[in-house]
Amino acid sequence: MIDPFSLRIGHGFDVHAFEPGDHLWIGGCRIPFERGFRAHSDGDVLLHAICDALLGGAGLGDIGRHFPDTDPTWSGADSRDLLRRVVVLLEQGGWRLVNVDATVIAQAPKLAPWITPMRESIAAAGGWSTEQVNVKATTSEKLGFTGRGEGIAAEAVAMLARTPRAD
Ligand SMILES: Nc1ccn([C@@H]2O[C@H](COP(=O)(O)O)[C@@H](O)[C@H]2O)c(=O)n1
Ligand SMILES: C[C@@]1(CO)OP(=O)(O)OP(=O)(O)OC[C@H]1O
Repeated sequence: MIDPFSLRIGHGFDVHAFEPGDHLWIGGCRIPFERGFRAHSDGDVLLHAICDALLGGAGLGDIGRHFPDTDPTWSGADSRDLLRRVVVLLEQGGWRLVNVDATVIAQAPKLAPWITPMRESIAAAGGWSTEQVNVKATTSEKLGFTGRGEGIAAEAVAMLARTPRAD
């Protein structure tokens, strides 16, 4: 029987606007593109949504609380490193990932060729198997800020499990 107190879900959402540049970091992959992300870190919108889903599930707040965008430590940060740090926080609370499912909302670039590399990169950074990580992409049918090509959004949900304490 599933103990409801040993399972939690978390949700994450993030947006980054474009600025001049020649690549995007999404899901731990460097994707050549005609724009870059405006951000304090590398702007990896998908990893940020996943970090927030993990932190949310564990009741640990959000990414900005742990890695403030006012702190120069995180300037240009590799978001795979932020994810590793989030996983350590989860482990300290006894939480481990069951699975994460995420959606990137982008009119462009075409992300289908990057889905498998993103799953592999996210899984490697989190210390998970690729099967625990699902990534999807959708356009917003040219509607809204993503549809106008002003930026990219990502959403993620994560399920966490806590092993019962021995004592
Ligand atoms: N940036 C994107 C957006 C979508 N895809 C793939 O295209 C499929 C259809 O997208 P719709 O927005 O028309 O539903 C979607 O299911 C993705 O497989 C993509 O590769 N990159
Ligand atoms: C990742 C952090 C790191 O300072 O900054 P940004 O790259 O600006 O990303 P955002 O999702 O806007 O805020 C979260 C911050 O923790």
